[in-house]
Amino acid sequence: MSRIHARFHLDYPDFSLDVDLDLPGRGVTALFGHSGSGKTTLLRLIAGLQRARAGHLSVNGEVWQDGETFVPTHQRPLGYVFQEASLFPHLSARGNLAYGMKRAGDVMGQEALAQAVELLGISHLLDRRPHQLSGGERQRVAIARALALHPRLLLMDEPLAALDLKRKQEILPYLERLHDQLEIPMLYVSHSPDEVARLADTVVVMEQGRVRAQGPVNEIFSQLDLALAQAPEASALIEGVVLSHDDDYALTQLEIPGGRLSVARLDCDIHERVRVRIHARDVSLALDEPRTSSILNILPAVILELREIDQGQVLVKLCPGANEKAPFLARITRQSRDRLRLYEGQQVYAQVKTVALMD
Ligand SMILES: Nc1ncnc2c1ncn2[C@@H]1O[C@H](COP(=O)(O)OP(=O)(O)OP(=O)(O)O)[C@@H](O)[C@H]1O
Repeated sequence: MSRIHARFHLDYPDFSLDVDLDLPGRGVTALFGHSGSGKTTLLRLIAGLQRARAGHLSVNGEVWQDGETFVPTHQRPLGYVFQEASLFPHLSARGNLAYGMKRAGDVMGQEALAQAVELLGISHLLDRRPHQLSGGERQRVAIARALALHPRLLLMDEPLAALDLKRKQEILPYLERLHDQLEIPMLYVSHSPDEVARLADTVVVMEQGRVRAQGPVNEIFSQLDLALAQAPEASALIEGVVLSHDDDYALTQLEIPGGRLSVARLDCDIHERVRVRIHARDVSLALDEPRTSSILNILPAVILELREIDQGQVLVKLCPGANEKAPFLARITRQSRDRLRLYEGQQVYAQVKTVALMD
């Protein structure tokens, strides 16, 4: 089976890293955690840029490190994309792509290069020098350069961190395309719950050099004791199936585990699978079924868990129709919790103000 197994122990004077990870060999795994939790160190260990005293690394059946073996970085078939695109300023985008391939001695790369250029939408930028590109465009060239080497693993260390919001929004659709079309696994370091929600299949939460939690993105997002659920932009990711369209009201009905949701008319076929995102701040709770609300989505749900977080706020984990497969979150005030006397196991009505489509 295709897996990535990474076990490392490393000691710095003021920091130690100790991880034992078994990750899917396909799709995007996000490494999420506070600054200094060890995400970059882990990526560098996987790239072979750092050597752990004790370690084992195998990527889809190939051993890159164990007791006897240590494949040096330049012989590992991987692509590495950093926060800032490190392009040569005197070469055009085309020259930068060609230089990377020449260095890797890649003779079969023309096809991979053409594919990477297509995937990142940079064919019209190839004759420009780095200073004639925006930050987001430079980063797209850097990603294409990594892909043109035909890697078997793509490592990305906060590739959007140096970009402003507008540039981030520009480049995210390209990363989503990579997610959909790349056959190789991608490890993606990020601080941003939004990026993780849009790109990741699996999430590893790092804390002080250890793995605090690991699992499918929707499970990790709804774990109330983790930073992702407690962040202001906390949300749940739910898989739905298109049930019907109502052209009169320009609405589409989705079936989700335990309930139904109405969303603005989607251009999708009946039975098509879609992923939606519900922000915790967009969900409010009522004890009786609200009959006079303008909110379209009112779901009977059961409270699974309540947790007080800071600033007088309480997170509530709910499952629609008592189906625990698709939990979502509500963020309410402590005062509301006390006024409604909410408790675990209680039946409530969740009013969902906004449902965003993910793909
Ligand atoms: N070469 C080194 N020598 C000593 N300590 C180091 C070295 N590299 C990193 N560290 C320490 O290891 C810890 C983890 O650093 P790392 O860069 O992996 O964190 P991170 O989670 O990627 O942080 P950020 O999100 O800020 O990039 C930090 O405390 C850092 O100071």
